[in-house]
Amino acid sequence: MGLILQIIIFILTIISLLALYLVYKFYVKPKILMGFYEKQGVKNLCFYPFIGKYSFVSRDIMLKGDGFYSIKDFLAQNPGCKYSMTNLAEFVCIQLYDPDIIKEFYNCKHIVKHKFGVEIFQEFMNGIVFAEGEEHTRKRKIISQAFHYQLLQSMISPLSEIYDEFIDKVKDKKVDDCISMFQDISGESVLRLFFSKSFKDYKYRNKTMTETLSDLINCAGQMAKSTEYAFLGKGALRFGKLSTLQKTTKDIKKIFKEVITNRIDSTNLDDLKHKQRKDMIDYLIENQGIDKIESENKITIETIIEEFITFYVAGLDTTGHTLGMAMYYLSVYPELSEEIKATIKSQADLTSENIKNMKYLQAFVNEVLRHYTIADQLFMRTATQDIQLGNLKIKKGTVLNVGNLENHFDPKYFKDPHQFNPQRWLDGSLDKLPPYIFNPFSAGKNNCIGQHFAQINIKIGLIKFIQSFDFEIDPNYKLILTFQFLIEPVQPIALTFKSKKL
Ligand code: HEM
Repeated sequence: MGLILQIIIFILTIISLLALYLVYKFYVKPKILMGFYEKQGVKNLCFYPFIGKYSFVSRDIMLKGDGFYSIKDFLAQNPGCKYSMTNLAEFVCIQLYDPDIIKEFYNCKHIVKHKFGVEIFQEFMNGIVFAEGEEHTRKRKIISQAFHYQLLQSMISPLSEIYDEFIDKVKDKKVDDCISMFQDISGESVLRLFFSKSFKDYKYRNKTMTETLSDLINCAGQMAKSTEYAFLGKGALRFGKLSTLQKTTKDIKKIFKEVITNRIDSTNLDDLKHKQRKDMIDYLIENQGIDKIESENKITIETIIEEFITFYVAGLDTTGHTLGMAMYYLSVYPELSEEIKATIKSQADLTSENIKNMKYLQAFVNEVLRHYTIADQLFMRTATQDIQLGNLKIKKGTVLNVGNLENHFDPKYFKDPHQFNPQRWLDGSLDKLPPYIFNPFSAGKNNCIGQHFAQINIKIGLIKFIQSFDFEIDPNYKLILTFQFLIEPVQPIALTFKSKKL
């Protein structure tokens, strides 16, 4: 009896200690830190466990029909606010709004990407997006040298071809989830950016390469969002989906390695110089950046594969959602299609110069990126030591991010911010917009390396679809946005693509 009692007391002690530890970790510690920031004038948004400022989303969907109502309205209610804070699990997270402080944030070398959630994605991609310091600078330099203006120029025809293929498929049809269709297009375009048509007829376990890669992304996304992961970390996933993800990743990396090796072996550098329509692998070979040993100017085949998968993941959802939402806006405001068509007419061929000169098209894309704000936040960042941004003293371990959505709806900068109005980018009202307020592709050393490709891709997509179709949306469809990894519609956007009458 005495022994059983001792065991029970022991177990109860362990449970109490664990409970005390959890209360300390998730409540007391962040509360103390928030007190430190409150004294410095940081506005306390809320203290809800785990999801920080997105705690408001479900409530706002129910009460306001817009999951981001509070976030969008924040600076109208708190004019001039420079920073606010919430808690994210055990961390305190500060959102920055002031352009000067955002600039310091981007330039501070003691702020790095946070590990949480990212480690699952690192299982199948470990490219520049997760590299820091010198390693990041070195790899980014080699990739940038290959990913230049000529490559973008030579992508115009392949991108047009991809859109033509999809336009044929959806002619006079209803597409139930048009974001998903544009994700397929974006995936295909990144595949061709690197490998031209090498994978056109290729199947892995009866699926195309783009389908296989998209499955991997979904699988990693589900794991990163799972409760097991939130409470127990990566170890809890080891014997389930994680091992399937690791196996598939190993298989497809082997396939990519074979394709790149064959390409290197069969390439004659003199012929390559005169090759029309070079892809990323061609430019990397031509720049002599590929070697068995990585050095200042050379990367290995393994690194290229990591970068390709990183580009694929970074380009798929972002471009797919932006294009899908652009089509949504066009279906709701059909008169905007007419404005864009007028700009297109004035430029005969699809060259990058002509596309750049389509001013209204650029204004429309900017307004989609502002009003929709696909990437409200960056990957979470953390301070690796005590730092100071502006007058704000920041403790090591604090999570930091930029409040893009708040800034995109700040009436100080954008008049009638809730109105979707491309004209605001042309009427001079934004001429004095401070830097760091509208940076849909981020800024600083980690800014989006694919931004010019993304812009040209989105614009070709818009031109091709607007020239071919009128878009019809169910008149009862109500757009409600929520937060997944990006800002996304709760209900898929279904559109009918009606051929234009000649
Ligand atoms: C509308 C489309 C896109 C948007 C809005 C977008 C936005 C962004 C943002 C905000 C970042 C910074 C993330 C952070 O630092 O936490 C980023 C980084 C990045 N993006 Fe994009 N992106 C888009 C399309 C693309 C495409 C098409 C590609 C590739 C073809 C791409 C490749 C990358 C890569 C590799 C990084 C990491 C750069 C680095 O850390 O050095 N993105 N993007």
